[in-house]
Amino acid sequence: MSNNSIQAPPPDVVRSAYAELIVTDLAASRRFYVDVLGLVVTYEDDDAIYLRAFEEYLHHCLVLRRGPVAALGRLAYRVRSADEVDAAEMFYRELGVRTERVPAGAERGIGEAVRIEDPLGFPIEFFYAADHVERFTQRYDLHGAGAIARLDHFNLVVPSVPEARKYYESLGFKVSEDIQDSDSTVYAAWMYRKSTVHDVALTGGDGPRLHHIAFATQEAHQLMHICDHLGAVRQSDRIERGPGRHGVSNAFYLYLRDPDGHRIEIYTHDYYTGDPDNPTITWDVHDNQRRDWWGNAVVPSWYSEASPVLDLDRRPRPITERAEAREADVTIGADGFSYTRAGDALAGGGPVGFKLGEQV
Ligand SMILES: O=S(=O)(O)c1ccc(O)c(O)c1
Ligand SMILES: [Fe+2]
Repeated sequence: MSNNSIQAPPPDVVRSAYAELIVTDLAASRRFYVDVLGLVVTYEDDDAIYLRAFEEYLHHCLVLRRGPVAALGRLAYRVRSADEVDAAEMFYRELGVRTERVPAGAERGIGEAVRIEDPLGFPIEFFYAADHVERFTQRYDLHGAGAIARLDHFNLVVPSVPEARKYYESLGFKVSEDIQDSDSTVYAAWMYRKSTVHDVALTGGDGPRLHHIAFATQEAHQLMHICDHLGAVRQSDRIERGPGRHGVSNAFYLYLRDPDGHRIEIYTHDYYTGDPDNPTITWDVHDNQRRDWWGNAVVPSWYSEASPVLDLDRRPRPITERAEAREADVTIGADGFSYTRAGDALAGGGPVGFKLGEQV
């Protein structure tokens, strides 16, 4: 018997476009995102601040909204046309997840949109129309030494990376890199729609939680300036991990924690992934150069801490524990635990194994 139920096509996602973070102290957040990171204020009032980076011309890439509990309010993907907003509504109604159509202006600066609680438990919006504002790409008179160019990606903590990968592949995302072990347990994956390493990254852990929001800069020295600026205002403790060079993505990176503990990554450009046969890179979870190319340890908080996410009624989502092995355990806590090279004195001259971090 033919199956007459034709699966509606997925929306044509262009890129990760904006995030809404709920913050408990708007003034403290403004001091971090505007005074230190230098993001441009498109609009602000007593309840929210709308921010954009220097290469962006849409109304905002980040909304900071005052609220009682620090959490992720929403992640938004831009789709290729107004028709794709309709496609999103059809696709998710057919999928049977909670779907809401909102009018233009439901979010300041954003046109008509569809909001969902996606199959992974995240609050997601698909939009096309948005207000255009001045693009400051070459307003070097306004750029600080730590100028941020644009929003680059979202990193999501999910209990099962393969399940989340399958869902994002159903939206047409492709995998650029992932981290596995010899039993094929998948610890993380990076997936893209725009021609860079990722728009969304999936980190295996208790979820749904937001691991981080990442912004791109043009140059590594801009990350260094942000570190120096934090030192100058005696807030160097906002630096959680890095600066360093990623193995995965090859980007130069810096992780910061904002006044509410939300994790923000600042990340230089990675590499082009736009050809249809772009090969996937798979890293061994025991390769200590996978997350930091020079093998610097990954601090335990980077593996364990993340922001809760809200549902469409602004209630915190319940967390599901990861059932599979956890990367922090498998690499015996922080990194620095690596393969020895065959014949290494550390390996007693024997075959490739991996040394324990406490061994010199
Ligand atoms: O730490 S990893 O090299 O795996 C990494 C690569 C790219 C990212 O955006 C990230 O957050 C983390
Ligand atoms: Fe990242």
